[in-house]
Formats: sequence, C-alpha cells, structure tokens
Amino acid sequence: SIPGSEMGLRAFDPESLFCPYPTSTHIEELCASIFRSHRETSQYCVEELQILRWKIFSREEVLAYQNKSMDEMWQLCAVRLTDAVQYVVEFAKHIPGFRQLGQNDQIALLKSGSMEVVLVRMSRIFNMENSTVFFDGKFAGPELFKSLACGDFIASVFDFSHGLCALRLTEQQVALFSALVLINADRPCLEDRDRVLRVRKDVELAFTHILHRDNQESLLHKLYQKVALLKNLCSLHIEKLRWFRQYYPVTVHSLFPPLYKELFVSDTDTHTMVTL
Ligand SMILES: CCS(=O)(=O)c1ccc(CNC(=O)N2CC3(CCCC3)c3nc(-c4c(OC)ncnc4C4CC4)ccc32)cc1
Repeated sequence: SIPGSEMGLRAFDPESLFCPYPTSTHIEELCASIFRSHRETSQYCVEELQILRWKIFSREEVLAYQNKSMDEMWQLCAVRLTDAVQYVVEFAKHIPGFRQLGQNDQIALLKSGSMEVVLVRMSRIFNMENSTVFFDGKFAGPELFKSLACGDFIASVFDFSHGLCALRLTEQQVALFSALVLINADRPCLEDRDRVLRVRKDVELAFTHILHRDNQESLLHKLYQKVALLKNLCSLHIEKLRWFRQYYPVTVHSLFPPLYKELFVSDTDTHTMVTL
C-alpha cells in the first residue's frame, strides 16, 4: 500500500466518526472487558476449582456443621454470602458503563441483582457427579446445611445450580450472563431507567455476539428461563431471612455483616455500599 495512505483512509473511515450503533470492535472490546473483570473478580479460577473438586468434607466434618446451632450456621452462610457479594460489587464496577450510572442506580442494581449473580457464579462450583458444592474450603452435599432449617430453600438452590451447571456455560458465557443479570432496567426504584437500558442493550449485543460466535444461540431462551428461577430463589432467601430474624433478631442486628444487612434486611439504613 502507499505509505501514509492508510492515515488518509482512517481519517475518512466512517467508523472513526460518531456512529449511533455500537461497531463490532466496540462489542468485541465490551466482551473482552466483561470477561476480564469476571476473571479478576472470581475468588477462585476454574483451574483451582478443578483441583479442589475432590476435597470433600468427611462424615465427621459434616456432623460438626450439622451440630452447629441454627444462628451459628446462618451467621457462617451470611459471612460467606457477603464475601461472594463483595466480589460481585467489584465485578459490577468494572462493567463498562456501570460506573457512569447514577450512584443510587448502581446501588439499586446491586441491591436487587447481587444475590442473583452470586447464584449464577456459584453454579461454577457445583459438582454434578456427586451433587456437591464448594463451601467453606471443601465440597459438601445439601445435608451439610441441615441446621439452617431451610431444607426447601437449600433443595431449590441445589436444583437451580444443577440445572445451570448442566448447560455447561463457558467462563465467558458466565461472565456475560452475570452482567446481563445485573444490568436490568426493570429493577425497582431506578432513577434513570433509560441510561440503564442503554448499558443493558450493549451487554445484550455482547452476549448474543458470543453466543452466535459459539454457535449456541439456543442457550439464549434457556438462560432467560433461568432468570425467572433466580427471581424466585432470591425472594425465597428474603422470606427465610425474615423468618430467621423473628427468632434471632440480635444475631442479625449485631453479628451479620453490614453489607448483608444493607442488601437483604429491608429496614436497615447502613450505607456500606457507598464505597462503590
Ligand atoms: C463464586 C466465585 S467462586 O470463586 O467460584 C467461589 C468462591 C467461594 C466459594 C465458597 N462458597 C461460598 O462462598 N458459598 C456462599 C453461599 C452460601 C450462601 C449463598 C452463597 C454458597 N452457596 C452454595 C450453594 C450452591 O452453590 C452451587 N448450590 C446450592 N446450594 C448452596 C448453598 C446452600 C446455599 C455454595 C457455595 C456457597 C465458592 C465459589
């Protein structure tokens, strides 16, 4: 080519001028940055989890968990859930466009979506061969959570995890599906719904782009069905928490992590999430 001519071409390249629709490079970059932030904010990478896969709690260890009091086991799960949510907050902050939303809308999206993203992410650590989940350092079956006295909720979370795990999502699909779950313009109490919708549209384009590239468009409607299940699991979680809080108000008030209370206990006014 003639030296310097590419400069000329670039100057008139229509893509370099403002264009209302995201270009393919913009979508590719969006896919890459969401995937990067998912990787950087997953407490364990897939390789580590593969190695940990066969570290299973012994009978004695399971009994020790089952002998914990209800409020002790609830506290442990609340702490573990809050750890997982902290990483989801970091993930959200690195989704292009999320930080440009209003502070209140960022908090509203995290309040309503962080548990859903945790449940999507936890499906990475579900072992379908023995129906165990990685919890507190090793893999455990549902019986480990017996003292929570939430058998139906635990069973539903195990079923959900099994179903999502069965779709064999790639890490990039988990990353983009998590972003889609989080950036939801239908969430309650959003101040600038249109701005959330614009970020959402880009994430949807990125998601359909990689499903097309992976030749797995059929996943789209299966994953949208999972979104409805996520909603039910989260309301079940809130219902169980309200029930537990009736019996152990002091435990919830003074021993649960502040971020957990801000996200899941309706009438708390703590503002730990301001650290966005
Ligand atoms: C996510 C990033 S990661 O790097 O892959 C990652 C990082 C850490 C862990 C450790 N586990 C953990 O913190 N937690 C928290 C909680 C308890 C309360 C809710 C969420 C939970 N839940 C499950 C879980 C289920 O995970 C697939 N599936 C069914 N049931 C359950 C529990 C009975 C609720 C399984 C682990 C688990 C696991 C994975």
